[in-house]
Amino acid sequence: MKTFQEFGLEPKVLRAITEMGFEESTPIQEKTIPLALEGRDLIGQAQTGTGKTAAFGVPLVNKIDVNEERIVALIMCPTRELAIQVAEEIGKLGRFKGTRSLAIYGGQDIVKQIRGLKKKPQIIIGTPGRLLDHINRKTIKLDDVQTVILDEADEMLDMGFMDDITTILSLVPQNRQTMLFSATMPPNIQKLGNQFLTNPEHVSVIPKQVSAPLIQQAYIEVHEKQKFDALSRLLDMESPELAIIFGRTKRRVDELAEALQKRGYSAEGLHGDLSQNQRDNVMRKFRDGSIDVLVATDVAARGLDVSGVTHVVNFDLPQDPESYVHRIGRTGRAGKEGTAWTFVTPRELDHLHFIEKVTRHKIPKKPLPSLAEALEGKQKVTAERILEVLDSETAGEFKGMAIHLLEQYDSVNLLAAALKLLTGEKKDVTIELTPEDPIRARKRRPDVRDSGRKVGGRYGSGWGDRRRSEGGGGRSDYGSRDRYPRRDGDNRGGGGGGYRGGSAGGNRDRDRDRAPRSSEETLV
Ligand SMILES: Nc1ncnc2c1ncn2[C@@H]1O[C@H](COP(=O)(O)OP(=O)(O)OP(=O)(O)O)[C@@H](O)[C@H]1O
Ligand SMILES: [Mg+2]
Repeated sequence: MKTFQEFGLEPKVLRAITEMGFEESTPIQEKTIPLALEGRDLIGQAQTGTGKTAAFGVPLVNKIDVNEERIVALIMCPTRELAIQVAEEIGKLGRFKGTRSLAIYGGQDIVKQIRGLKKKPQIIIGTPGRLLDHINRKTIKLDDVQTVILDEADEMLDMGFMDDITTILSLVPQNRQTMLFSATMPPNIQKLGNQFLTNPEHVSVIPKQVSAPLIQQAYIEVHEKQKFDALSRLLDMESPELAIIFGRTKRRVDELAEALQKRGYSAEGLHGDLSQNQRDNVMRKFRDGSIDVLVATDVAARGLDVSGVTHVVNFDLPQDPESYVHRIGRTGRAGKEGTAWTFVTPRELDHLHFIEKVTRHKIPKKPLPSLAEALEGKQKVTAERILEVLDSETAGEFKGMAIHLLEQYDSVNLLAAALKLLTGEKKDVTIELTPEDPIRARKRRPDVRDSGRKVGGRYGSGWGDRRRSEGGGGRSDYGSRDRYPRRDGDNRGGGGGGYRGGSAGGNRDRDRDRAPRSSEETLV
């Protein structure tokens, strides 16, 4: 791999990269940075956790003129959490050079954002809904934008942001540089590419399988009613450093987070109906390790980079193969290993096989861990905790009592009692989750938008072809409108953050949570 020195970057940008701990470029960075520096339009595809953010961030920050007082670059992201995270990385990259960047997303106080805009940022990182609100209020002007980046471009389409993106891009000068990035490039992305990019270079560093190679994947066949016990056993058996559990609906996430708390796990939920303050708090706690289980809808499936996530659990099978790839990609990032389990009910096995085919990866079946395995896992953690104290030699003041006890009792019995006490017993609470309908492979209707179009080849390693030929479960069963009901007007201005008045709250970018698959399913 190339070092960053070889790209001819400015010393201040290089220094920032070094401070971030990056030594060599990743494959996607090696391929896209030189092209992006040349000003080429790009479609970049690489596995989750392989540094796509810096792949566009480095050349972008390098080319910004710090004396510029206008917005010259725009990065669009599908969710608020991702916009915040990308803004942070751009901020780090531009730290020594002194570039100014600002995150603009729904749910945050718009007045605060306007104050930020007065500081004349050169780079805006935003979610489409709130960006449009600012454009309408004339607090953001795009006339001078020279670079546009769509991170997770396919997801923004899937969420029904096409119209918003079209509107936004119609306000950006034509002779700009445009780049799209994602780990997945489903067929409909071509539409975006054709419409918004000029003679783009397709850069794909996806080898045989689309999911990241460092993730140990497995599925466990369970009945809906066994899922919660299966989850607790897995958590006990493996004691993840940090884990993300994906549920299908907001209701599911709420119930699951509460159930885990009742059983004594340190868990919280994340979904689009929480206020932005709540969302920020949950993410902060997860990032700093004050909670170790994040239960989330697909709002957390894309792009989020939290170091130390060792496990991902698909408590409910995802609807799309893309969602599977992105969800499990929250672990196994930046060269680290990770584990991903997927719960599959017997009726969902077909859909699992569909996901396997599209992602070109056979997911091995694992048995449900036994109670004994779960207990053993927990005991191991307790033992490790004891040994850590032993190593740190901080238990001096307990020695007197230890000697005293050892004079009277058997050492094995004593230690076993201490282990039992420290391991703790599962709180005895009955958990009843509202059952979710199984996800099943569906017949795809012929998709007029896709017909006659060439996909595959250099375009995403045949992923698109595959999907189409499988004839099941693809996303065009539903117009994006049906699946992700747009809530224009609904909730606008809500979501906390102190924004008052006007019709421009922009809560559309909260809608990442899965839309109902059946009329009975509640999404509230
Ligand atoms: N050259 C590098 N060397 C070491 N670490 C890197 C390098 N580039 C990026 N990283 C780190 O790798 C992690 C993943 O990067 P990033 O979030 O950009 O991945 P991604 O490809 O966008 O993944 P996703 O598809 O999930 O969005 C981050 O923590 C980032 O700091
Ligand atoms: Mg990313």
